[in-house]
Amino acid sequence: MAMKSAASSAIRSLLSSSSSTFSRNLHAPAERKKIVGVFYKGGEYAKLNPNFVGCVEGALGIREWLESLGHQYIVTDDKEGSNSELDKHLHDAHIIISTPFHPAYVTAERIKKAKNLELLLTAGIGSDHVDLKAAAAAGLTVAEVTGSNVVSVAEDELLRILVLVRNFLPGYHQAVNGEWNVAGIAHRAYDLEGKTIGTVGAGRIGKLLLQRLKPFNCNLLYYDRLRMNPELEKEIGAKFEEELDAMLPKCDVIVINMPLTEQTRGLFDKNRIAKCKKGVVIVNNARGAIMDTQAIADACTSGHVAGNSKTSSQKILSTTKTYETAIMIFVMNNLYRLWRGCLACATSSKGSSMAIHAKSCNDSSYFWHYHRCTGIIEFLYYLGSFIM
Ligand SMILES: NC(=O)c1ccc[n+]([C@@H]2O[C@H](COP(=O)([O-])OP(=O)(O)OC[C@H]3O[C@@H](n4cnc5c(N)ncnc54)[C@H](O)[C@@H]3O)[C@@H](O)[C@H]2O)c1
Repeated sequence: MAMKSAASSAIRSLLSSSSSTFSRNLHAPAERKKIVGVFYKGGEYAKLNPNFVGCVEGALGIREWLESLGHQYIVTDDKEGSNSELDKHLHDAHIIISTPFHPAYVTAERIKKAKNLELLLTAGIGSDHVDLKAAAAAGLTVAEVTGSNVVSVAEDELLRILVLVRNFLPGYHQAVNGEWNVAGIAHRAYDLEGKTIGTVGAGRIGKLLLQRLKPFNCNLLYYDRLRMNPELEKEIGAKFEEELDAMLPKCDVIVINMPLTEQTRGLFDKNRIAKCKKGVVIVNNARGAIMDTQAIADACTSGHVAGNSKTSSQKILSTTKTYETAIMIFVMNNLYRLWRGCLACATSSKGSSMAIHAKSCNDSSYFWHYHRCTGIIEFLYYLGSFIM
C-alpha cells in the first residue's frame, strides 16, 4: 500500500513536471505498450510484507498503475534460455524491467529478436547484464537507478569487513554447535583500529563506506580514476592513491567498489592478488567478474588471502565446480553474500541520480544525462516518459 501511494504521488508530481523528456513523451500519441518485468520469486516471504515489491508477486507495485493506463504488464522469474517466459515475450516487448538481484541478461541475440524494444530499465544499480554496445547500435535506452541503495550497500560492506576481521563466522559456528574454543577464534581475530583499508573505486558507495569507517580510526586509502575534491577528501580523511598496484600492498583490507566494465573485468587476476599483503581481507561488493574466480579461490586456500567476501548469484555458486570445492576448503574464512532481495527504488528515499546511457541517432558513443531526484521518482519518471 505504501509503495502504491508513493507511486501515485510520484506520478502526480511527474505529471506536473515541465521536464522536456517527460513533456515530449506526454504529447506523443498514447500507445499500448508491452512491459516485461523479470524478478525473483518471493514465495512465502512475499506474504510477510506488503511492501516487499521487488519480487514476482509484488511486481514492483506498479501493476495497477500500468494496467490502468492500458498497458500489458507481464511479470516472470523465468529468464534463462530460448524457451523461457522472457524469450516468449521478447518479439513484441517494448520495455524490459529487471534488477541486478535476478538479472535478465539482454544479449545482442535477444536485442535482435526484440523488434519493438525501446527501454531496458534496471530497478537498481549496474547495467552490466545488458550488452550495451548492441543496445546502443539498436538505439535503445538503458537506464538504471544510480544511487538508489547505496546506504544499504555501504552498511553491508562495513558489516562484512567486521565479520571477516573479527573472525566472527567460526565463533558463530562454535556457538551453534555448542563448542567453546577461544583459541580457535582468537588466533586470527583483529581490531579494525589502526588497520589500512583501501577502496578500489570511491564513487557513491565507496565514499559512504569511507565515511562510515572514519570513526574506527583506520588508515583510509582510495584508488579511483577520479580524485575527490580536497574538502571532501579532508572531511572523509582518506588519502588518494594514483596507482592501484601501489595501494594494494599497503592494505590490510581491500574493498572493491567499481563497476564491471571492459576495463575492470578480471582486474583482480592472479598477478594482482599476489601484489596484495599476505593475510589481506578482500570484500568484493562489485560484480564477481572483476575477480578471477580461480585465482581468489587459490589465494584463499594458500592463506595469501585470509578472508574473502563476494556478492554472488546462485548461478556462479552452482556452476563453478572448482569454486565449490574451494568453498568447502576455506568455508571458515569466506563469507558469501547472496544478492539480497532489496528493491533499489523502495529502499531509498534519499536524493540520488539517474544515469541513462543512450545513443544519439548519428553517433555510436554513449551520452549520459543526470537527473537529481529520489529513487522511486526517477524510476517512475523514466518509465512514465516511455509509456504516457
Ligand atoms: N552488491 C550490491 O548489492 C551492489 C549494489 C549496488 C551496486 N553494486 C556495485 O557497485 C558498483 C559501484 O556502485 P556505485 O554506486 O558506487 O557506483 P559509482 O558510479 O558511484 O562509483 C563507481 C566509481 O568507480 C570508478 N571507476 C569506474 N571505472 C574505473 C576504472 N576503470 N578505474 C578506476 N576507477 C573507476 C568511478 O570513477 C566511480 O568513482 C556498481 O557498479 C555495482 O556493480 C553492488
